[in-house]
Order: sequence, then C-alpha cells, then structure tokens
Amino acid sequence: FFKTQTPADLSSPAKLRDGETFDFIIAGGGTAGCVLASRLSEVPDWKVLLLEAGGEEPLEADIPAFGQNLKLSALDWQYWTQPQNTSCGGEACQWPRGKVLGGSSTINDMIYNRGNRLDYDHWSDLGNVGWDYENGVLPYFKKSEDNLDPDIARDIKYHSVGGYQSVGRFPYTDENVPNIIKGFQELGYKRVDFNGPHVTGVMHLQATQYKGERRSTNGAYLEPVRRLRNNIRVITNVRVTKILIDKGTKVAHGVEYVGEKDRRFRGKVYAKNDIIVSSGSINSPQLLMLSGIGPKETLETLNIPVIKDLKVGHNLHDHIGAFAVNYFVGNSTRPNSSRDFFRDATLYSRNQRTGPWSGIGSLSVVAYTNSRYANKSMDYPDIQFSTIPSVADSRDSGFCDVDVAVPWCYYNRITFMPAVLRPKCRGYLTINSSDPFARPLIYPNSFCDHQDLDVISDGFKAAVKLADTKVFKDNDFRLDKTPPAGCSHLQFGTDDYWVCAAIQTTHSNYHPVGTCKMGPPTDPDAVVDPQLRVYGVKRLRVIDSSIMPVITSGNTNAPSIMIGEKGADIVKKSYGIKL
Ligand SMILES: Cc1cc2nc3c(=O)[nH]c(=O)nc-3n(C[C@H](O)[C@H](O)[C@H](O)COP(=O)(O)OP(=O)(O)OC[C@H]3O[C@@H](n4cnc5c(N)ncnc54)[C@H](O)[C@@H]3O)c2cc1C
Repeated sequence: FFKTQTPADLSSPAKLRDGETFDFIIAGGGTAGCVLASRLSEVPDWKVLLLEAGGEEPLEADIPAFGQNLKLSALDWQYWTQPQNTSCGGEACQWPRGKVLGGSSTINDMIYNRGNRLDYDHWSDLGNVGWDYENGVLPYFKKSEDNLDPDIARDIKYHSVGGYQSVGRFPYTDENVPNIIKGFQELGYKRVDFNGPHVTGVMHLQATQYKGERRSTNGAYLEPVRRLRNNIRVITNVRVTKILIDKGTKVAHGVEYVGEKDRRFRGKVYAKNDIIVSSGSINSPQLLMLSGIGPKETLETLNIPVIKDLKVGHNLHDHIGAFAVNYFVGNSTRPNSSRDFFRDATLYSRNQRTGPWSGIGSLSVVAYTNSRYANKSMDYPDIQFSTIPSVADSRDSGFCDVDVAVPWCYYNRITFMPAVLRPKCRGYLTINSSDPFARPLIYPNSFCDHQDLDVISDGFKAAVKLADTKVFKDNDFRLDKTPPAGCSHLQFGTDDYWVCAAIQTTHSNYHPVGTCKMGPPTDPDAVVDPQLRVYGVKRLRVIDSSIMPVITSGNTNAPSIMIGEKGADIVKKSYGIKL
C-alpha cells in the first residue's frame, strides 16, 4: 500500500546540481519545513531550496478514513523505541514519523489543537522572550488559519479566515459521535472550542482538512505556490546527511546530501544565508549530531569532530497514553457487505468527498479533564482523551484478506485513551553510528515517575465513568473489562490494575518534542536560542517541533505550524525584511 511513486518524483534528485548555491536551505519538508519554504520564498530575491527525504504526497493520503494505513507504510520512517520495562509491556513502542512532503502532517490524524495558552506563557517565563501566548504565538496561529466553520470562525479574537491552513470539521459524522459527546456532557463536561477561550470540556474537533480531504502543510502551503514562484526548488527523495560548518569560524555554509533511493547520487549545496534544520524531533537531533553538534561524549566515541558540545537529543518527551479502557459499540459502523463498502467508495470519489471515508469515525471527539494534580481553577487540564475506533475482532472485519488496516470509519469498539499532557518523565535519543542511514536510538523513559502513572490512572477512572451515563446505556456502549496480557491477576479497576494496564498497553500519542530545546543563554540544556539559532554556530537554525522547551497540552501539529510561521518571520526580520 502507498508504495508507488511517479517517475518524476523518483528522478527529482537529478534536478539538483552538486555545488549549487541558494540563499536558504531547508533540511526537511515536513509540517514546519513546508511552511518555511512557502513563507521564505515570498521574498522574490531569495532563492530557497527545500530538501525532503521522502517523496511527493500521494493522493491516497488525502482520504481521512484511511489514516491508519499510513503508519508502517513507505510514508513512515517506521521508528521503534528501545525496549524499556515501564512501557509497552517491556517491548519496543511504535513511533511513526512522516517521510513524505508534508512530513507528519501528511500521515497524522489531522486533529487541530493549539494547546493551552498557559503552555506558551510558561515558555516565555522560562526566558524565551517573544513566545508568550497573547502577543507571541496567537497572532501566528491566526495568520496560518483559514477556518471553515462559521460558528467557530466568528470568534475573531481566536480565529481567522484567509490563511494557508484550512481547518474545519469533517463533512461526515457517524451516529456515535454525538452520543459520545452527550456522554461526556452527562458527566459535567462543557462543550468547548479548545482553540478558543476555554479548554476544559469536550469538543467535536476541527481538523486540518478541506471539504473531506487532508490538508497537510504540503497541500496547504507548498502546493499553491511552488509552481508559481521560480525562486523555490523542492527536491524529494534526498536525505541531508551533514551540515557543513567551518571549524574555525563556526559558520554553517552548506549541506551534504545523498539520494534516498540511489545512494550513488550525492553532493554538496551551499547557502549564502541560513541553513534551517526542520527534520522533526527525531531526525533534527540526529542530523545535528552527525554534523558535530551534540553531547561531546557521544560524538567523540563515534569519532565525529566536535563543533559544539550541546544537549542535543535530551529533553525528549511525548504525550503518553494507554489502551486500557475500551467500549464495545452497539451502533457498529462496519459495512455489512462489500456492496456497502463500494457505496462508500463511490460516495467519496464521485460525490464530492462525502460519506464515511470523509471522516475519522469516533476519533472526531476530544475531551479534556483534570487529574488529582491539576489545579481545577486554572482551566489547565492535564489529561486529554482520544476516542480511537477499531474493530474488536479483525478476523470478522471483512478486511482480513487485505493487507491494509480497517479504515477509521468502520468500527465496533472505541478506546478512550487518556494521555498524560504534562509528563514529568524525560527521555533522550542518541546515535550509535556516524552512518546517516543508521537509526537513532530512542529512550522515551515513559512512566519513569509514579506521578505520570497516577495521572493516567485518573484518566482511566474518568473514562470508566462514561459506562454509567444514560446515553451510553441507551446506546449499548459496553465497557470491555478484559484485562490486558500480564494484568489478569489483578482486579479490574483497582489502582494496581490501572498501573499494570498503563505499562502493558502504553501508546505514544505520536507527539515527541523537545530534543533541540529552545532556551535562553542561561539554560544549560538549551540547543537553540529564542531566535531559533543553534548556540555556538552561526547561520544555523532549527525550526520544528524539536525546539519546544516543554510539550504543549494538546496535539502538536498546529503548534509546529505556528513554529514554522513564527520562525519564518524571525528569519525575515533578521535579514532586514519588512514584515
Ligand atoms: C501517525 C501520527 C499521527 C499524529 N496525529 C496528530 C494529530 O492528529 N494532530 C496533531 O496535532 N498532531 C499529530 N501528530 C503529531 C504532528 O503531526 C507532529 O508533531 C508534527 O507534524 C511535527 O512537525 P515537524 O515539522 O516537527 O516534523 P515532521 O512533520 O515530521 O517533518 C520532518 C520532515 O523532515 C524530513 N526529514 C527527516 N530527516 C531528513 C533528512 N535528513 N533530510 C531530508 N529530510 C529529512 C522528514 O521526512 C519529514 O518530512 C501525529 C503524528 C503522527 C506521526
């Protein structure tokens, strides 16, 4: 599935000539990289090169319900963590990352969530001048946004129309979605727009989509401009393997690249202005380390000459969830026959992107609540629920003979997955080879601190309460009390049971951040300053999700778009461009 690429895409590296010079080089065409390429190329005098290891975005990635099939496909770097005994039952956890134009915004679940205003005020309090909510980041969320839902867009303090990134509710909603929302409401959750003034509560979420099709940042920012502007070059299937930095002056002046499919294809390109690393939270730190920027001990062991000793790869954290609370759904949305399936295919393809394929099933609901540690008076919840659809018995799914996952829209079970929004634990990632094609080693250290287990346990308990609501009973949502492997000796619902279930069924929310931490000069762990410049190296910046000093309290795609937007203005300003 998703293995095909066009001949033009595969031959893209040949369009790059060894030794060429540009004004800016961006390493990585993901969420932030596409935003940057689009915004920097607004300056007609600047020649911008975007290098992306993956290929062009395939049409299949546009279908919302098919998101599950993108994981472990050729569009995914297919990372796995190192096994640790406090998570994923002691096994490696799956950490997908987009390897395609648009990066993770091309394979993600499209949930549009900016996080909490207090997250950004905290960044600012840490010394990151200019990154507070009201004046520092809200203007950039709004600059990017083209909100399609009039009931949300009318709140012009928080929302806007006319930006590159379309945001709105999916055209299709199945009958379970309003019932799930009602269930949360019965428990006292308020209906909110969590991208607006109030966060704690439940929302029929908005997504990075346009009329039933995914809008990655490639589709939103790059596609509309790349063929109209002759000062932007986009090269796919090329991996940046090293940043070229003068050892004496410590000035970054170019990059080495290697063809992703044909490694004989290689060369160097140069930048008159900045090199911008936008390779994401796993690959950005890897690229810096390969280039001599990182922990001295690591680099010396691998005989990589040290340019700058920095805590690259540290401060790794993510929203950690677990699959411990599942409900069978009375109103199964599975197709009864192949005829139903083809009806849905026709609705989607011929009927202007309508029908079940134009949505993501129960995943359209997000709710926020507080654990015992959160201050309830602050509207700063520390638990987020995702409502993940699945087929209870995939052998009975009608898809068993096909090598694809069941689309999100067909399900008879929902996992109410709480995620720890502000984890105490920090992990790290490192390299054990100077080969740029070797995989970095990821140590998330999830649930290393008991407080994180307490928070998720409070989330499980809150999710179980839904079973008592009238709407869940009336609609035959049945709590599945089957214990996860390794927990059957414990009584369902006890504290020990929840701790066991968290460790056995750990699930990343796919939001790793923090590995090239932004911080003031006084922060010994900082890799970039608040202008996103790498400490100790000139003309080198990191602009992507890896710079977050502390993870935002929500999904991380919208914040990565904001970082791209704000980063572009920071760069423009530093070169005297009037904004
Ligand atoms: C499966 C999945 C589901 C998710 N669901 C959601 C969701 O619903 N909502 C949400 O808000 N967030 C979601 N996220 C998280 C969100 O998408 C990411 O936080 C965000 O996309 C990160 O943006 P980025 O620019 O930092 O990195 P990325 O978007 O990952 O971009 C990095 C890019 O750099 C390229 N690259 C890497 N190394 C090199 C190299 N050496 N040379 C050249 N190119 C390179 C990569 O191929 C990639 O295109 C999800 C993520 C995943 C993986």
